[in-house]
Amino acid sequence: MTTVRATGSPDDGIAAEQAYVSVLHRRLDEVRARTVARLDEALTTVPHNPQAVGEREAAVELHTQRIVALDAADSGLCFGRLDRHDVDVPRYIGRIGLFAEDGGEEPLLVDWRAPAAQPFYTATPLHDLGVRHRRHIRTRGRTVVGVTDETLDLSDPDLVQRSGLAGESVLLAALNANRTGRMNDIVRTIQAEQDRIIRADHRGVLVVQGGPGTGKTAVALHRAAYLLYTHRERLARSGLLIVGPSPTFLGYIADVLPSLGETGVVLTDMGGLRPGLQAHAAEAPEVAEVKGRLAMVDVVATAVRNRQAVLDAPANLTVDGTPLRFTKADAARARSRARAVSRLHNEARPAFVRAVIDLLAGKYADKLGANVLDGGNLLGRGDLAALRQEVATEPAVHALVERLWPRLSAERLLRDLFADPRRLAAATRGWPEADRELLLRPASAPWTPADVPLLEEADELLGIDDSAERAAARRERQRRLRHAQETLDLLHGSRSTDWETEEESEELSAGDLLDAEGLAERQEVGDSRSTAQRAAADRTWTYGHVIVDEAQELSAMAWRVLLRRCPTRSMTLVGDVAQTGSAAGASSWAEVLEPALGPRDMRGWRLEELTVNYRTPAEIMDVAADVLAAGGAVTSAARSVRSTGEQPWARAVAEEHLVTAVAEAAAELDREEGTLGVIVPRSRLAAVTDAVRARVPAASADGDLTAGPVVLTPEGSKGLEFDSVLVADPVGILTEGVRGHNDLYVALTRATQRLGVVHAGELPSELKRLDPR
Ligand SMILES: Nc1ncnc2c1ncn2[C@@H]1O[C@H](COP(=O)(O)OP(=O)(O)OP(=O)(O)O)[C@@H](O)[C@H]1O
Repeated sequence: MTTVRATGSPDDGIAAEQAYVSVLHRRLDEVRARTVARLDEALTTVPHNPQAVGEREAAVELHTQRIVALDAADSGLCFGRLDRHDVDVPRYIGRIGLFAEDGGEEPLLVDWRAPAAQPFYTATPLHDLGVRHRRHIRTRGRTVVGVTDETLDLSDPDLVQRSGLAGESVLLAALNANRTGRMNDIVRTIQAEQDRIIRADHRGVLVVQGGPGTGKTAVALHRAAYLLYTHRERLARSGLLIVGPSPTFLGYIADVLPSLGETGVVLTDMGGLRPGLQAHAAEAPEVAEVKGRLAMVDVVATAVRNRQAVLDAPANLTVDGTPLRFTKADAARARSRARAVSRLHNEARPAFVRAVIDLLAGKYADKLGANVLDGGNLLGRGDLAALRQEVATEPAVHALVERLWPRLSAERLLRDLFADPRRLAAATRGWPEADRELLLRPASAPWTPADVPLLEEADELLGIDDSAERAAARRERQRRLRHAQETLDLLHGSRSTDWETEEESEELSAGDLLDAEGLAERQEVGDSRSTAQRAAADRTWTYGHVIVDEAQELSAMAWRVLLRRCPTRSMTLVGDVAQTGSAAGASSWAEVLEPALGPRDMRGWRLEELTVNYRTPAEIMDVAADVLAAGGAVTSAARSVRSTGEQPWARAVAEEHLVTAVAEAAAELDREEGTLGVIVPRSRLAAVTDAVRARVPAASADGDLTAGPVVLTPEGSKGLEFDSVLVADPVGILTEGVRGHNDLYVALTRATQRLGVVHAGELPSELKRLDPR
């Protein structure tokens, strides 16, 4: 319980703080001007060798990032001040750290992520952490427009018991503000329970469970910024990955990290995780569920093995007019030789090709030798090599290899598997027919998010036959070595051997310092892409930390991929098992995490909870809690931090008028301030979208939440929020979803201000609190 009182005249505070904030901005300008000058210098340096090119790129990247962070800090640079018991100098808290030119002991401004800033978020009268007084400073541009004071001194007679929220009035002002369709940072008003999670140890898997609106997404993003600040060097090398539920969600959160001065993270949803692929097609939830089962590991493995075929009947080939017979036993022998070499399919293919060529060349030699010498074979080594060459270039041999051990991409493997009932049956022996049928689809079907873990799994088993690339790289290296040697020879040749002076004889030439190897290495062009760019383009990249939002939705197969991407298990998973919509998702954290990570708290994973709902007003949360309970949830809904006095309502209409009535209600709500989300069962998405767009032309067509009202399914609305929410056909949502009550719960809790429901027929009893309209 925090104890708060307003102190002093706010105007005194504003004037005093304005003077200090102006000093901070002047300092920010100086630091920025210096960094810009350094960037200019780096850009105008002409690098004379490849190593210098790399150094220049690194300097340019460093200064650019610093300038981006300084620019981002300009707005709301300083937002807090702490006065401490035994120190006279106040401590100012802001978006970045700033030191005076002469580098005084106390920084001019402490970065909110630094340990010294933590009491701003966590000090209470009972645990004041040395703080006697906390001030929240509000600015517009560079102007201080308000201050809010809290005293934490228990002996102060003016103390008033309040809500337990730090900076309550500042927090409530932020929560009541209209939304823009883009998430904001919460750096000024992080609450103590959130701060604890943001700063938690980076090691191990941290699961953050919290009801709707408890700030899980906000906390996850601020944790990313905190980790990048605290472990900058390590994460600059290894990268940080954030996985969210949908591209719309990624657009919604895209501004938060840049506003905190951090840009070097990879943000993706499961559909975008595989480099070069956008797998965003929709599919039935029951199909996604089957694809998400761990049993698919065996299916993919069997599918790969089944492509290492044997023959049904001997193959007859002709090499340069000589008929050769490749028997079933030959095929089996070649296959076992290749399987003995490596477990990865494509990497073992050259061994298979060698085995086939050996067998055929042997047969070819026998025939030719026999033809020449009536039984005895006197072909020499050179002849045999020539025969192997002939066999190797024979198109019929290539066709045979392609049939028996094809070079496979993950995409080809899965396309062929899902489009061919026989292949599918062979890879899913023992499966119920109904499950198998769910996987069947045409080869031309577009990729879906649930395909991504399967493609990744396939890649793990297929590997890459990069023998051609490696041979090319070897040749290129030889060429560079030769070139380097020629360069050194030239340098040596041009050096006079008749030393004029002693000094001259002691001058070192390039040839003395470098050998050809070293020079060749220096000529290799460095990779100038940032860590995030390199990580996003590399499916084998392992990240220093992985953050997953709406983690409850992930299937067992998706977990497998993400854990592979983070072998150190430094992960933050945020979600709410009461909001799980997908059949493949989690109904308890232990259920999903134990198989992969072992038991909770036994070095496997640890759980933290968030308990306060900052988004949804109490009036709406009461309705949502009934829906949650009716769905049989074991968790309770989070406590709302505020109420609006506005009662959520329900409008009953005839079924044939439902779509038009929804469009009409959307138009009404659109006249209110702020954003509007219309949430509908999947089966009504197209019809309602058309009707709303006809009635409200500004309605967004592409999920851009800043453009105007959007129409979404409950699944598509995950993680988002709107000032007004209109739910259409709640019974449709309840019955269509695999976990219908969870879907309706998600839909209702997207509202920050007001909620309306339009329905045909009886209103379900769990919505009885809604005011009829
Ligand atoms: N400490 C805070 N100060 C200001 N705003 C906050 C704070 N915590 C959360 N919020 C705001 O509350 C809203 C809900 O936060 P967020 O989306 O992170 O919740 P969530 O737990 O991820 O919700 P859901 O599970 O429903 O998607 C956001 O607008 C966020 O900015």
